[in-house]
Amino acid sequence: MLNEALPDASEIKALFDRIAPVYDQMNNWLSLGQHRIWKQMTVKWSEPRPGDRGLDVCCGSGDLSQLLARQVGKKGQVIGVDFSPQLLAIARQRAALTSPHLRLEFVEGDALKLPFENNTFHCATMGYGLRNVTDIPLCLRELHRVLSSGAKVAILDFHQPQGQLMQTFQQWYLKTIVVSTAERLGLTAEYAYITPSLERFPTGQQQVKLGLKAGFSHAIHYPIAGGMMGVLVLTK
Ligand SMILES: C/C(=C\Cc1cc(O)c2ccccc2c1O)CCC[C@H](C)CCC[C@H](C)CCCC(C)C
Ligand SMILES: C[S@@+](CC[C@H](N)C(=O)[O-])C[C@H]1O[C@@H](n2cnc3c(N)ncnc32)[C@H](O)[C@@H]1O
Repeated sequence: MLNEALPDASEIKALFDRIAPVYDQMNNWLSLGQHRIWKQMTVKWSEPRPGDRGLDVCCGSGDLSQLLARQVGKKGQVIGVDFSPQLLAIARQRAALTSPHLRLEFVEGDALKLPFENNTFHCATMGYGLRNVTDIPLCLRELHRVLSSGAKVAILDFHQPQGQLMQTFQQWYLKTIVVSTAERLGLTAEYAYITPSLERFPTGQQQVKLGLKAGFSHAIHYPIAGGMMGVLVLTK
């Protein structure tokens, strides 16, 4: 059972292994397909160029990895890293079907100890991962370490909207639509975890400060979807 206060890494890994079979479908249904748009915006903000080496951290089923791979093209290369074997298996299956012509690979690894040399990547993305790691400052330092000078990482995640009305809508949607849908799949606790994880997630401006503290030279945060989502863009 998830520890309501602060699930540890093994609990988070187990959670995503459990939801892996329904993860993509649930995201499509529950966001009415909008998550694809949020992810396309995220990739654009990472400023990938043809031939780049790209990294997608906490890649899950590989949505962002695939989008990034299409941007760096056949001369580029993208690596997706995640610690959920079940989601990585889905990422590999999907990539083999939809992007066999692209240099896209998936490795099992920890975002808090990335298995890559310093200054390796020209661009990076991270989608709905920062809120799920157990040490946000360490994760940002790792991202800084593996990026080359001038490279950007775009980090997409849930956010608590500023406005009371949007906050009330988001809380209602998560409780009434998301969790009740998950309930039918026997995944109530897994999806109910989103709300407490959101409540303790730093605000966009707090994330900017954390990014600068991690050593990035520039940091900017873009609220999207009425403030229910947001993208932090950090430049090394
Ligand atoms: C792709 C999305 C969420 C990924 C995701 C992140 C997590 O941390 C999880 C933790 C536990 C279980 C599942 C996840 C998870 O799937 C975003 C879209 C899917 C969301 C579940 C739907 C959230 C919708 C917004 C709150 C409101 C959308 C309004 C609608 C467009 C009218
Ligand atoms: C909500 S999913 C996001 C997946 C994908 N980026 C997307 O946008 O759909 C969060 C992912 O982060 C991974 N994750 C969480 N903590 C991690 C860590 N410390 N190291 C590697 N992966 C981690 C989980 O296994 C899961 O696949």
